[in-house]
Amino acid sequence: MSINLIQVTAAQRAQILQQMRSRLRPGQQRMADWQAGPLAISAVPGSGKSTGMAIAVAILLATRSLGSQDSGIEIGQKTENKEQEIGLGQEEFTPNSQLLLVTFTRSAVANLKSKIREHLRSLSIASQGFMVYTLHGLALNIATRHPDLSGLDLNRLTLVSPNQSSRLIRTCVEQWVAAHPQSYQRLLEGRQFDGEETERLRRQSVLRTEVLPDLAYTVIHEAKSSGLLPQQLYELGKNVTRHAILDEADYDVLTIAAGLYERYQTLLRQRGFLDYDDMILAALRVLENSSARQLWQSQIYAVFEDEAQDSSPLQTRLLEILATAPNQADRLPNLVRVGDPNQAINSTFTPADPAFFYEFCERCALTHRLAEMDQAGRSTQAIIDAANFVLTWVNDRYANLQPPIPNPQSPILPFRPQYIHPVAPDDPQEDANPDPEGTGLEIRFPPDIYQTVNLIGLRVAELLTHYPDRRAAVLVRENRQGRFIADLLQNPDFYHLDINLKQSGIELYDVGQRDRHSHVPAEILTMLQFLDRPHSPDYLKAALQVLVDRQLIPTQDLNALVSFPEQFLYPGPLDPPQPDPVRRARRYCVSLLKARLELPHYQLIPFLAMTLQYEQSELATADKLAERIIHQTFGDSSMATVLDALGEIVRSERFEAVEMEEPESRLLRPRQLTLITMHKAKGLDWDFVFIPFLHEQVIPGRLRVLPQAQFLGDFTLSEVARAQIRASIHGMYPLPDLLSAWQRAESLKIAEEFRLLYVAMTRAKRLLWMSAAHKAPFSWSKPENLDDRAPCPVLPALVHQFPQSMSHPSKLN
Ligand SMILES: Nc1ncnc2c1ncn2[C@@H]1O[C@H](COP(=O)(O)OP(=O)(O)OP(=O)(O)O)[C@@H](O)[C@H]1O
Repeated sequence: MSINLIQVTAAQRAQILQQMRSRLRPGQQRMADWQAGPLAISAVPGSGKSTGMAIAVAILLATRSLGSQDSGIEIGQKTENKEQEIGLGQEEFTPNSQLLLVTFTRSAVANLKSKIREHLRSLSIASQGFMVYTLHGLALNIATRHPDLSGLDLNRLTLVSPNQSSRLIRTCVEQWVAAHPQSYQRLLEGRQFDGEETERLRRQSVLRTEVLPDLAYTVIHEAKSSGLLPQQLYELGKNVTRHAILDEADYDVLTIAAGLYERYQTLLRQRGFLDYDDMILAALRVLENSSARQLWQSQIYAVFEDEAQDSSPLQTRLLEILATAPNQADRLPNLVRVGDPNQAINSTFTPADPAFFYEFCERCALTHRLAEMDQAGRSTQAIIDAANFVLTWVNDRYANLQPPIPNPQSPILPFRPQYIHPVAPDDPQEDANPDPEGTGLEIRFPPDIYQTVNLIGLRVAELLTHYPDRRAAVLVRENRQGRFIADLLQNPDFYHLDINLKQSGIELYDVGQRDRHSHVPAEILTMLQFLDRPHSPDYLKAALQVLVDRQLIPTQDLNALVSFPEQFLYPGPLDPPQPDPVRRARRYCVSLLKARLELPHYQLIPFLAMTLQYEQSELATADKLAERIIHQTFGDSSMATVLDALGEIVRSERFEAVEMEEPESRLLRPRQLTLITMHKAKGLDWDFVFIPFLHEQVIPGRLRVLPQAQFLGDFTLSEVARAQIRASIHGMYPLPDLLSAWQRAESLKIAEEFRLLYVAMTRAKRLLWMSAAHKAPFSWSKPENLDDRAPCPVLPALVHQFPQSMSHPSKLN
């Protein structure tokens, strides 16, 4: 593809480059001035990480391709460190070597690429000399270019990403149970077991369908992405301290976990599967070979990583190797890592522990190779003050709650003490640190969650009517809250709201609703598996779970129902009468089974879609799925073939919902109220941000042990194993005993919930509205069951610090 470059003279180019550099904020300039060696950039929200990286990379590429004299930029003019002493000088880079940029998501890759290209075009420089990848994309590229070394041949292997309920994990659990009867028996007996048969069956169901799949899933991911093999996990198990009091309930969690992991690896090999962690491992295998390693290292002269707080140890190792010059293993890598440890919000469900980036920052700080990007132009001062206050308050309050951590390098605070500052008055960002709307921070304590939605509706209507070009969003902790808000706002008369957004010309966009469509194939598969084998406790339970999740039957202990499927589905006259929730569940199941006998196969999917009460676009997705299945099973539409075809679709995730993923702009439309989870909102911003339902029970909340699993003890095996593995990575030997590990897991969860709140708060530009209702539900699957709920403890502290946040602004006109 030929690109028309604007013709500019050398002098003009030098001037543009100088202008570009002068537009950068101090931390961003450090990135642009980088020459060699490691550099950590710890940035605050909205400080311009991606923007800065794109400009810095363009400057760097221009300087490299033109030579520093022609570019008019004196390389490294303001750096405090002495790159030449420890790293490579420019002259040592091979002419074809590239700058490798790595970021977290595919959309971030596309954004970064297009921004860099745009800057290079303005300099009349060809778009070359750099490549942008996601970490997995990069690993795949390396591994598939050397199939002989990586053992990865995509013609033979299928890439899978199994979750807790996938067949692979289930099979691995079943095999482990069969091979380890004694360990399994010990788990089964747990605490207080009198050998009663019904209780034994119930515990079996919980262990086989919940506890062990959860343990397998967590540990496999955690261990693999930390570079641990099953054998090493067995060894770690020997280093765990035993708890002084627990006695019989002190299970050898890591040993059980290692057994599961070992089975899983064997199953993968036997079936020709590989998972995402294997891709990174395969790339590392390639780089163990010295000629392959040198080939890659000579092609890459530096690595820039964005969102570095989200990387796992293995991913970091991959980047470090690539960033090292060939045959120069003793030199420090040319690695620039940009991230915000305070926005690490994946560490409790992925192996990304912010401690690793935090430690990288601290190491770099020792040699003056840490730069802070602490100026941000996004928010008004009142919002910056509130976010900074939360950071300090949480660090003060929770510092002492952390269990002792012997390794001084491990972070002991939920937040890195780094404050957001407004940008300088001459900052080039348009409308930087805008004026607040009203006081900029509004905190409310409505009587209940219905009143909360009413208040949000009124304020949104007022604001978006007055400022039709501005943007607003409600950030929720979970999708069910979004569904609740959408339901009320879409039916204002029914719920007696004082506002009708539609009539005010404001559109509602519930992001969670769109995401739910990707569950359609998996839900249909679950229901069909049940129809195929209704007496399988696993299939029955999975189907019941779908019905509970979709709120079609009451929440109840499903393990009790599935222990005796026949008795549950077709109770005899001598069986004890079923309580109402059980009866309702049974009626649903029996009517589904009846339909199975009466309907031809090809009508089952649309029928199930109706039964699950899918809404319009979910129905369209189900129809598309049914068509695909008919097409794929043409000539043999037996139930077994249908299940195979559907299983393949679900496993490979090769089925998009009818509505394609939309660009970011869809979430940011003016005159629209976007309902989105706090997690999904990361990286985005809106003028007016509403964060309701901030209750202590959720933020910070507690790690929960589900009632059905409490027979094992007051902890979950998966969290204990995760904490012990992490402790090993941080060199904390002997590894913490079961209860200390559980406590560490709890600390991780508390810290992460507060960081999530911080991410949510820092999405707001002009108004941040937060609330906790006096009455709220325990579970959002039953929002109508209201109880007294305490607010998130930081809310009263915020009110105390910023009393004006409680005042009601005068009406807009
Ligand atoms: N040097 C700069 N000059 C002008 N505008 C800038 C500059 N740096 C950043 N910005 C602007 O600041 C805003 C935030 O930038 P960006 O999205 O890159 O921040 P971020 O650090 O990635 O945010 P977050 O941490 O919240 O994900 C953008 O609107 C961007 O255009």
